[in-house]
Amino acid sequence: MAHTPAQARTGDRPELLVHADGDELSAAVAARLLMRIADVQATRGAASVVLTGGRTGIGVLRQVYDMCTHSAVDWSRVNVFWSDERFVDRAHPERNEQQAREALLDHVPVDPERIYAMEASGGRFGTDVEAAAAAYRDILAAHSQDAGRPLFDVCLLGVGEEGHIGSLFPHTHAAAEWEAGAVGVRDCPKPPATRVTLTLASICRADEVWLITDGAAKADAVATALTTRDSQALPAAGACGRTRTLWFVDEKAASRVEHQ
Ligand SMILES: O=C(O)[C@H](O)[C@@H](O)[C@H](O)[C@H](O)COP(=O)(O)O
Repeated sequence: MAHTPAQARTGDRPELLVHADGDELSAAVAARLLMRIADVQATRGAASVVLTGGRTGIGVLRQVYDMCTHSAVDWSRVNVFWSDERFVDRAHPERNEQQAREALLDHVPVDPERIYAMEASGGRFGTDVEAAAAAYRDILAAHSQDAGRPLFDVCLLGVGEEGHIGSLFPHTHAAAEWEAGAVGVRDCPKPPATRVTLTLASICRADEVWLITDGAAKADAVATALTTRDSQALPAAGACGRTRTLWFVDEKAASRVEHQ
């Protein structure tokens, strides 16, 4: 079962948005993200966004940067979180925070106090990834508002060929965690092996979850995620926003979805 909501959520019905190719896809996601942030800011003041790692997630951030000059987004009122982090040194090029900074965050006037990066290896917890995950749980708890409000406004997620999201891989403890909002991962099949990740418990507290992927290699994961609720076998299937779950894919990634 994907999760146990107290009541039916509209986000339990994923919507599929198919674009011609990866470039069109990331441009569409970037434009929509800028609009969504501006809309949230207009009604609630600040917006909270979860960034993700990988080619697709960072590609979207580059597009956001290219497009943001004329947007209504007030960067000083954007709270930035991460779906997961590679537990490497802070300046390591593989670190998701580092890549997001290079692609976008270093070039827009984000309030440094609102950048909620996951701890790096060699930082205040040394190599203790569990302590780093616990520190992120504290950040999430401090950011939590009343139960009626979502934890995040938009949660971006890339998708792996076997259906992983963040650092939640099929048939792992992390993917089965529905209590703690963030956990450490030590044996991640995608290098680097040690990571910190949000769990489905916190991802599903987003108002909108946006899964973004392209290419034929992702076609099976996309088709299966849209037809199963088994988040242990396919973690992406468990990622549902409270209000919306949007799958942004290109034609190749959508090629095995029936009744598009
Ligand atoms: O840090 C990471 O590696 C990610 O957060 C991971 O979950 C990524 O989003 C997917 O593996 C998709 O990656 P691609 O977009 O490169 O396929």
